[in-house]
Amino acid sequence: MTFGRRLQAARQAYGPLCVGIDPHSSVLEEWGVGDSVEGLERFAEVCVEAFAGQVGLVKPQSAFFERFGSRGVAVLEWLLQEFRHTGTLTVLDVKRGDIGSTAAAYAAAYLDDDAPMAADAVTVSPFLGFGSLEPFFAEADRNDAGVFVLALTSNPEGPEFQHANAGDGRTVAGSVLAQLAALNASSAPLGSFGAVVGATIGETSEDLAIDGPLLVPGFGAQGGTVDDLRRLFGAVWEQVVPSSSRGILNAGRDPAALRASAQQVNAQLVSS
Ligand SMILES: O=C(O)c1cc(=O)[nH]c(=O)n1[C@@H]1O[C@H](COP(=O)(O)O)[C@@H](O)[C@H]1O
Repeated sequence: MTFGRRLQAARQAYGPLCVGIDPHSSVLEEWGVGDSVEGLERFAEVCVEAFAGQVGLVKPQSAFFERFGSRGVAVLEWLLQEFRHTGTLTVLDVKRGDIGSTAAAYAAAYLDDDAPMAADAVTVSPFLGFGSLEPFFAEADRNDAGVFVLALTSNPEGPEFQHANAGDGRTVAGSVLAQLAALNASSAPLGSFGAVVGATIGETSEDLAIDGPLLVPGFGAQGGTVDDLRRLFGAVWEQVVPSSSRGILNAGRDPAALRASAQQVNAQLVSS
């Protein structure tokens, strides 16, 4: 089954929330597991216990694992494998992008079903041109995986590039969104190629109806609220996957408390 359909099913079963798995040093310290590889291992075990088969998606951020070197990457691999076939989809947040031949190697590393670090979807950056992402889309197609392309990011520096004129009457973000919509055109009810749009962008005149999922970080710790989500994404609500990392992980190391925190946010999102 395609990633778009699997995402739609997971969203319906568990709610729209994606839990960001970001082992910041401050989170590891607050959890009392220590900012070390051993602490990272314990953190990962708790996250699997708390969220596998309990939320629709999780989004591990690679940098927080990579900072421990190969042993940290091994923990990330373990975590991704543990979530497989639990009903919870994984979005590996690595924001990759490179010339085509290298992009193909990145795509194989994260989206080939047999790769040690295989995830259900990956985040990519379109800075080398939207066309340079083609190997990611092709690999995703071969493996029923998904790709999320940065479009309107949650950080304040984003508009400098993303609002710039792309030369065809559209902004850079608008061009990314339009090209995603074209890729998803024959994939009803939901395509597998999504956009990243921050909850903190304030307002936008861009067309967010890309027939694919919208991954929405900036919700929670960065200030984005449920009201912001409804205002920005009301028309495309069924495609929205709000993502919160610290906002959920701040519940601490008790798996039941973490799960309850995610369920509470899901309930707010569904009833809003
Ligand atoms: O692609 C992302 O996930 C992402 C895009 C974006 O525009 N803004 C953004 O914050 N993120 C990621 O989303 C997470 C946000 O974490 P919290 O602010 O703790 O919820 C981090 O892993 C960021 O790297």
